[in-house]
Amino acid sequence: MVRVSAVSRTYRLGTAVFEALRGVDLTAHAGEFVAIVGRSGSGKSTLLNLIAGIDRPSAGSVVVAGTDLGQLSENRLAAWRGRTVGVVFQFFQLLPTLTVAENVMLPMELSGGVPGARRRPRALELLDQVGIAALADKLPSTLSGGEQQRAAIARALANDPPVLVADEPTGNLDAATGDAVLNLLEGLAAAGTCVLMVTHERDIAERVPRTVTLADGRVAQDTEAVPC
Ligand SMILES: Nc1ncnc2c1ncn2[C@@H]1O[C@H](COP(=O)(O)OP(=O)(O)OP(=O)(O)O)[C@@H](O)[C@H]1O
Repeated sequence: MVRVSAVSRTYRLGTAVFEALRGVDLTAHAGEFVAIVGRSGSGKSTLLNLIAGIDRPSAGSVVVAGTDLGQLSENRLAAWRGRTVGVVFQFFQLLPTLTVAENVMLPMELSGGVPGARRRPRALELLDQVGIAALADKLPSTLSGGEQQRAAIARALANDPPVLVADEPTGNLDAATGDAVLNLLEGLAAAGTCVLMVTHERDIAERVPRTVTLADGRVAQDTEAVPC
């Protein structure tokens, strides 16, 4: 479902060149739940952004759900992203002036992938799936952090993406709420979604079946790697 091959990402700051990722290989399948861990600055978010098509590599290839992202123009990449990858952030990033249900409907409208009459029913189904259907018509600011993250996960699932990437989704939540969000992500993987999650929380990473550790822009350890 996700194949990252020999990927590097270089940032140029004036004359200085900084390599955030250096020759990363990573494959993840449908139904797999992968935690990406490593010290601050090791390249975790950079890698996730490349898989989500938010950013492009300086070298190497990223193939997601059979599409080589390097072959897509900016416009096609944006359209592809909306349909194929759900993204969850640490600080939820819900639009404050839209209700929870409207936030979940927005990606359906942008992609055009869900007919108009189906959007609200689908949003309500997704909100039910994440346990907050009763909050559908509230504004995000009236929800707790855990409820906002559930809403953000429902929004990420709006177009039924085969891949979900989550950057520190529990980083802004207390332990019990973080646990509940992790349960949700586990359930999605069990239902066939390929879930890739960046986390710096050891107890969260320990619950995930596979852990990929980045160090200085390289894969230092992959608990699934087959020994030679
Ligand atoms: N737009 C950018 N311009 C220049 N350098 C950048 C840019 N984005 C990231 N970097 C650098 O690339 C390196 C990797 O950043 P990245 O955000 O991927 O790390 P991370 O492992 O997710 O860190 P953290 O755990 O602190 O979020 C860091 O040294 C960062 O400063």
